[in-house]
Amino acid sequence: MLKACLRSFSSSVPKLSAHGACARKTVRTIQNLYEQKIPISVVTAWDAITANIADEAQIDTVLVGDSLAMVALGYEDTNALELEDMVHHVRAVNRGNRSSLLVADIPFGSFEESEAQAVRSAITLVKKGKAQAVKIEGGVEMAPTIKKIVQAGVPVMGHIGLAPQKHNTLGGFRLQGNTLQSAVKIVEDCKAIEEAGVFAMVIECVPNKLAKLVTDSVSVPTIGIGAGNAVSGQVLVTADILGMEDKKPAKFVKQYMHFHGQAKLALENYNDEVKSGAYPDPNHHGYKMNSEVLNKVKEYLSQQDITNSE
Ligand SMILES: Nc1nc(=O)c2c([nH]1)NC[C@@H]1CN(c3ccc(C(=O)N[C@@H](CCC(=O)O)C(=O)O)cc3)CN21
Ligand SMILES: CC(C)C(=O)C(=O)O
Ligand SMILES: [Mg+2]
Repeated sequence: MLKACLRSFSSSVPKLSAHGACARKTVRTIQNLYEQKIPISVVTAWDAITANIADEAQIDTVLVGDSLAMVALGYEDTNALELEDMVHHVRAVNRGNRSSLLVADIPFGSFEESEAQAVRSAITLVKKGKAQAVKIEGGVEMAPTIKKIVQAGVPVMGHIGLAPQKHNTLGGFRLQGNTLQSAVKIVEDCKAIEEAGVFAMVIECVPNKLAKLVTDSVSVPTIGIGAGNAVSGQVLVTADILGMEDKKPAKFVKQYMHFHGQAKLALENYNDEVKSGAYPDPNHHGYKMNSEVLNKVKEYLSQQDITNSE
């Protein structure tokens, strides 16, 4: 951990706290990276084991994304996820990661009714989940809500372009901003949420040049996913980076490994060895018993009536 802290000290990010551990990154760290024009790395994680890998890899921000509904929980979209589900997962991520800024998606249905509902949900994610910030999908229409959450003391990351929670309205998970009208709307959305006080914004599935236009016209970091590299940072779902799903990924996904295929081979191998008795082999038998104790146990049992005959 210490070594990891020092290794990236040149980027002036991780600091050592009084007890020697890496201090957790904050929204200020993200602001500093942006000012220094250092690209910001964000991954989505939903559990302690994945969050810990992100920690050791020195990822700047871990987003507990509602994509967990589609990938980890097997739903068709992100809309079934409840606020309590999100709290549960943020807590797990928190336990597995000590260094990244932790941001939680506000689930569909827990913020749209009123500003009060949205503030309450954001505060729940901070209070019960220990999230440091929340992410909320929406543009102009969400700006007053975002303002309220920020005023309540919860930093907000915006989310513009493809808003997966609105896939029923959009007609699928599709590229956004490729017409005059929708491109202008996206720029207006970005300006509105910037004005409302977001500390950063995700820009999803828009043409590279539109993402650049937005990035050049706002003064907070833009975190792209399917938005090219003229943005301030990138976000991907860790399961996509690792190739955990056995399906064709979205165009913007780079699979840095093919976990699914390798994991399948490993389990097939295990299955075969259990069936054949090859596992456990002598190297994995483990626990030996003291022969004197064993003999005493046998002797004891032979003297007892161990049938259930009361
Ligand atoms: N595993 C996973 N990764 C994600 O990035 C992700 C999720 N799940 N779930 C929530 C949202 C949904 N997202 C998605 C889902 C599908 C496409 C997709 O299939 N896009 C098409 C583009 C189609 C077009 O050209 O309009 C593609 O082929 O890339 C994109 C983003 C991004 N998020
Ligand atoms: C893909 C990212 C931006 C997200 O919102 C999620 O993982 O839910
Ligand atoms: Mg999401």
